[in-house]
Amino acid sequence: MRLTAHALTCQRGGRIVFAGLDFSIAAGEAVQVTGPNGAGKSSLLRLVAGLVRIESGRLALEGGDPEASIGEHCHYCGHQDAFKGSLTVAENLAFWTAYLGGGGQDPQTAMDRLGIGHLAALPAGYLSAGQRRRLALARLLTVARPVWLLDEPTAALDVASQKVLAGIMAEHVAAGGLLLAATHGPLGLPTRELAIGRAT
Ligand SMILES: Nc1ncnc2c1ncn2[C@@H]1O[C@H](COP(=O)(O)OP(=O)(O)OP(=O)(O)O)[C@@H](O)[C@H]1O
Repeated sequence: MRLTAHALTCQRGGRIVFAGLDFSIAAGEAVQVTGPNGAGKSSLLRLVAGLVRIESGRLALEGGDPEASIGEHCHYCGHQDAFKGSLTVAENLAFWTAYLGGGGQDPQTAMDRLGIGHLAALPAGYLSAGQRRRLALARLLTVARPVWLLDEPTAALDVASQKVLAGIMAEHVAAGGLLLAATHGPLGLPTRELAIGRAT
């Protein structure tokens, strides 16, 4: 599988955020999108996920399911966690796992891996910022998708959880997955850098 962008241009709010962006990510590769605030890192991930329109240029995914969109091959973990505060941690994960098609690990195994297994019965509204982030990341394990788009995935995570996440990302890449992560800091695994844009 390979994700290729050719002369990709992104416009938001009537302004060009980045233009003429070329890159290629192969199966088993981890790419770190870097750039100053406002450079368009989040916009790029949202664009690949199909949540922002491509202004011009081309994005292609070779080797995927021809019946599915590129976005349907992707896990997109952005800044906002769409959880219902009154539902428990387990219920929120069950909802997203079913909604996104499942096919991955058992939810309890995923919660245990991310260190939130003991919080399964707690309403998600009571979670700390780091615990919410870990719940958001649990769907990476419960739903099998080849392309992971992670926006500042280590935000709010303590050092131990950052290491757990690094292990999860490394396993995904070792299994032939693709990873595109926007971050200002190290991810804890070998990555190639894709530096974009200028602050706007
Ligand atoms: N919905 C929107 N409407 C208009 N402009 C937007 C919208 N979303 C983002 N932008 C603008 O697009 C530009 C790129 O934003 P983006 O969030 O992609 O940057 P970033 O590189 O991820 O920044 P940061 O490092 O601060 O997270 C910014 O100038 C931002 O103001």
